Amino acid sequence: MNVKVDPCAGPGLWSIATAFGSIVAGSRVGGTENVPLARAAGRVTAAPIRSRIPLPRFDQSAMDGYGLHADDVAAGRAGPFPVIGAVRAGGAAAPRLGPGTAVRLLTGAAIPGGVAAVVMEERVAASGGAISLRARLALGDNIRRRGEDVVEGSEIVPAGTRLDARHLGVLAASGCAAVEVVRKVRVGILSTGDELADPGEALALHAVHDSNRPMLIALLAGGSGTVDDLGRVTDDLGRMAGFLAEVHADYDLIVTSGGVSGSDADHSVRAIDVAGGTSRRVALAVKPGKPFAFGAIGACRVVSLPGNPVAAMVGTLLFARPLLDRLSGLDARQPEGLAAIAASDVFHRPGRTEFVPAALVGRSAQGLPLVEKLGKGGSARLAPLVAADGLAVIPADIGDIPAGGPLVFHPFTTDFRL
Ligand SMILES: Nc1nc2c(c(=O)[nH]1)N[C@H]1C(S)=C(S)[C@@H](COP(=O)(O)OP(=O)(O)OC[C@H]3O[C@@H](n4cnc5c(N)ncnc54)[C@H](O)[C@@H]3O)O[C@H]1N2
Ligand code: MOO
Repeated sequence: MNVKVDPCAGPGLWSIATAFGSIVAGSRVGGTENVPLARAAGRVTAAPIRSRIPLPRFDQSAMDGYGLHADDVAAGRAGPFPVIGAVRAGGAAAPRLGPGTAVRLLTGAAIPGGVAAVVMEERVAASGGAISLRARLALGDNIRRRGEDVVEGSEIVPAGTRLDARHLGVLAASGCAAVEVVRKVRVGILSTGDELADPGEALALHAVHDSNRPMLIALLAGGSGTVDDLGRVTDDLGRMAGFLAEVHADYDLIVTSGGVSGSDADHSVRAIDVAGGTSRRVALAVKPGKPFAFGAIGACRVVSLPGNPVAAMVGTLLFARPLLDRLSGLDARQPEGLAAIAASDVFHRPGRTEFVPAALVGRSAQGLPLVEKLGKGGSARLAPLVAADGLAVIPADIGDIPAGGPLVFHPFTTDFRL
């Protein structure tokens, strides 16, 4: 039988792993800045952050209740215990407690000397200014110990961490008002092509809207980079080279789309050479997203993506964004994806690893996510992405996947931060 293979595949294609290793290489950009905690979300820590104080800072009550003396708790006495004082969160600590008495403590109150456990108020009977226990109490019950969460001087956030709400919480708790973060990576996005017009502009006969620029700007925007819209250049080698020569010094990374596949109208790669840099054109075993180039002009890295919109998106998710992460000081890794099951037959010609928009439609009998391919595939069909929950992956070396067959699924949210 004649097995149909991918017509765009052939010898010399780079696997994703090989490409990732070469493209996503280099060290973080130089320079750090000190930013107030309120503006630190999304930024990447430049150095480990330690807490100067223990958390909690002092022994404190975990409940609204009553503190009892160690002797009474150890002996299992039930009372009645006269209540000799009260402490609330932030209030001055009561005097040392003696055996046979109790102290009223609210949640967060400092534990007075002598108190060895706190009984919840629901577990006591109160009468005439005294309480009696209605349940057993053990030493240490309902007391948060000094330093049990964070030991004084210990590392609370490692270097190279993208700060999110979790980190901001512990940093604030430890009194950290500002953090030293890697400076923002300066990214520029450029489209190429005579046929392009911006949305809202009049379309000449056979012109198309530039959909890549807004999409790539959104994909690369985020806490750890500033993204500039560099507009469009026409298919003119001299113009493109001149533009890159003029702007590259203001950027750490320029991402272009279009003009990379090497026809007589494709200048994206040669323009980098003419602008004084170097670039390497490679054919990736990726569908969509085969033509690709990467290089640099001076200290500015340049990634040249294919023009087809889905190919540009896949190239950004797989390589350009991990490179931005790397330049930001993050540990950029290829997402592993989830083991999943095809909900219906998926047609695939061996040769390139294919990424298709797919929706989560349930769980298989084994409890794995069931995913349904959306649309007909192809590198110029954007609409199926809207209803998709992620990208399903069909490896380069296999053919069709029948319904019920295994595949890997990358959720947009977790694997691609969309
Ligand atoms: N003979 C061959 N032709 C093509 C091959 C091949 O191997 N041999 N590869 C195909 C593949 S795969 C891709 S992907 C594209 C990549 O081409 P280029 O990177 O050179 O991109 P262009 O030719 O400039 O454009 C391709 C396509 O995308 C549209 N485009 C470009 N920029 C934008 C934009 N900013 N927004 C929206 N659409 C854009 C453009 O109009 C074209 O339709 O080459 C195949 N051809
Ligand atoms: O790589 Mo192309 O992206 O198959 O269209």
